[in-house]
Amino acid sequence: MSSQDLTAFLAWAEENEILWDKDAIEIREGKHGLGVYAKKNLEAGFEAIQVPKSVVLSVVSTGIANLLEDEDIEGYVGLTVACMYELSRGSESLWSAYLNLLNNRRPLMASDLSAESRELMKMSEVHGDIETDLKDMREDYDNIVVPFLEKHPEIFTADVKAQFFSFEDFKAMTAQVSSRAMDVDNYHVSALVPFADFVNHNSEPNSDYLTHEDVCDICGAITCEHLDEEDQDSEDDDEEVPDLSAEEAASAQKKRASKKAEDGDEEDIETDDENDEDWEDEEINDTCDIILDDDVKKGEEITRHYGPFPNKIFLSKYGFAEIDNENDTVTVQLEMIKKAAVGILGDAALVEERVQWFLETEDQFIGEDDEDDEDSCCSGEHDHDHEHGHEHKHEKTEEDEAEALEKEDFPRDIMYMMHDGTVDDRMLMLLNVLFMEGEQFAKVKDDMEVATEYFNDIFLRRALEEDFADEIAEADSDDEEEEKPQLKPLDETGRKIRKLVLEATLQVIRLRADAFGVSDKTTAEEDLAALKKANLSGPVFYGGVCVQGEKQIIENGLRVYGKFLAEL
Ligand SMILES: C[S@@+](CC[C@H](N)C(=O)[O-])C[C@H]1O[C@@H](n2cnc3c(N)ncnc32)[C@H](O)[C@@H]1O
Repeated sequence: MSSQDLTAFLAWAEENEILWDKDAIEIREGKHGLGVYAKKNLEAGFEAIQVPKSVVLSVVSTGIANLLEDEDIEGYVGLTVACMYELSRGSESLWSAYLNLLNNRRPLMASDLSAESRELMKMSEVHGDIETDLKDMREDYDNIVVPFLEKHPEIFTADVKAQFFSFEDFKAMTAQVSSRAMDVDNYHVSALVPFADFVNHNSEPNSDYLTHEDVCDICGAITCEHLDEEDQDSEDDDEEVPDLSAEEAASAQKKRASKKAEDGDEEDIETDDENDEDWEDEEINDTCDIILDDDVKKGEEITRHYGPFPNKIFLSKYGFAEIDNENDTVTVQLEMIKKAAVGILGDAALVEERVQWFLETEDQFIGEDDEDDEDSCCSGEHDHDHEHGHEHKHEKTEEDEAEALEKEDFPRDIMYMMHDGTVDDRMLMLLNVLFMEGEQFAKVKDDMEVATEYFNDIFLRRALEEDFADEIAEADSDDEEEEKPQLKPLDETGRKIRKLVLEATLQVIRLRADAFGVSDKTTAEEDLAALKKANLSGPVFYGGVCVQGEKQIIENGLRVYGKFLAEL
């Protein structure tokens, strides 16, 4: 990157009304590429950056918004093609200064590494994720991008395609989009937010990214004539909320998109409507903001948290991973649990019957909140393609909701070990179902109340065991009358089941370690010390962090469950 690129970007940012105090913060090179730094002591609450949504680069603000919409190209592919198109327009594009800066400093991702370097990550789940990313990218390019380009030869001429739209160009822009896109709102969905996207990640951040997410999905405004109409219509009990015609919606969207792309001038947007409605004023303040959570000293970096991702997602999405990442996980295949259970019980038919019952019934035991947590698209346990945004583009019917739920369903055959080595609720429940006595299983099967009580007891025991007791006590501390949770001592049957559950858990963890060739010749701590000494950098180093982190989780699990078993 030349310093002229940054200077040109800053001039562009100023022209386009991105707000920052030049005496207070600056963008400069740091240990993670460009970052945002304090030039003087700043206090918590300080609004460091305000980016008007008129300069957000998204599938609806690009000059080819209508073409992408016609072809139903959305999600990361849509945004990547939009960015490639804007880059190909050179100085004609609203975003040329911004894209020039990015183009000359492409982030190095794990998918850029040679197959040989990627092999080094085989002991981590990230290896499979990266191979999948590469395969998906190729398929998306061949099956979506190429046909789209061919459909519009007047825009994507042979020269333009050769210069800007090769597979390598697509891969490079995918890296930018994957590592920079931020959730904006239900209109822009996931988009590039110039300037705010120079804030690097920290697990203990000092700032937060805030924006108004709930906007009109037709025109993107916080309040507008479409929402007014909707409000008006919803007041009428007998009538359904009428959809604006597709034409009307498209024209509103086009009008706004082209306004943003051409001039980004809020005043012009207001003069489009003859009626002087109050919604027009509010639109002006619709920005994407970086606001300090803590005081920041002169010279310190302003950072935010990118999300509670495990390392495999961090590496494939952003090209880095965190040492001792508290959101890291290790996945366990259902097959491993079945194998361990059959090994202990010697009855494959019983194991199969109980697994099937569990899979068919488990949703009834998971409260709605838990379900939201587990399935929430941004909780990290999924591919980083945030395609879900398009669900917000129209009024949802019940059918849509059901379809969306089905689509976002989590993989039933995968369970998780957490950073501290403990297994997730699903695995704990399943193991108890597998090892409970036949009589107990019959009762649980027959009566949901019995089942719920049984599992509640298991979770409470686990919570207390894992030192969550303090948390529970704190939550109750306002109410002195309330009793602290008490556990019934385990009877002989209870102890026998618990022993089997703990033994099976340890076996599953060992099976998982073997499946990825995780060796116990060295400890995870020793591996980390060796990794730090190895003088590696970029995705190769971070791939090593993924491998080491997963080994640490496995070690933690063996220690925790080994201890519980010994104490039984
Ligand atoms: C949204 S951009 C942030 C700005 C970026 N540093 C730049 O030079 O444009 C995200 C990228 O910054 C880098 N990055 C951010 N936080 C990091 C961290 N904590 N450790 C390592 N790299 C980081 C990674 O390359 C990541 O893909």
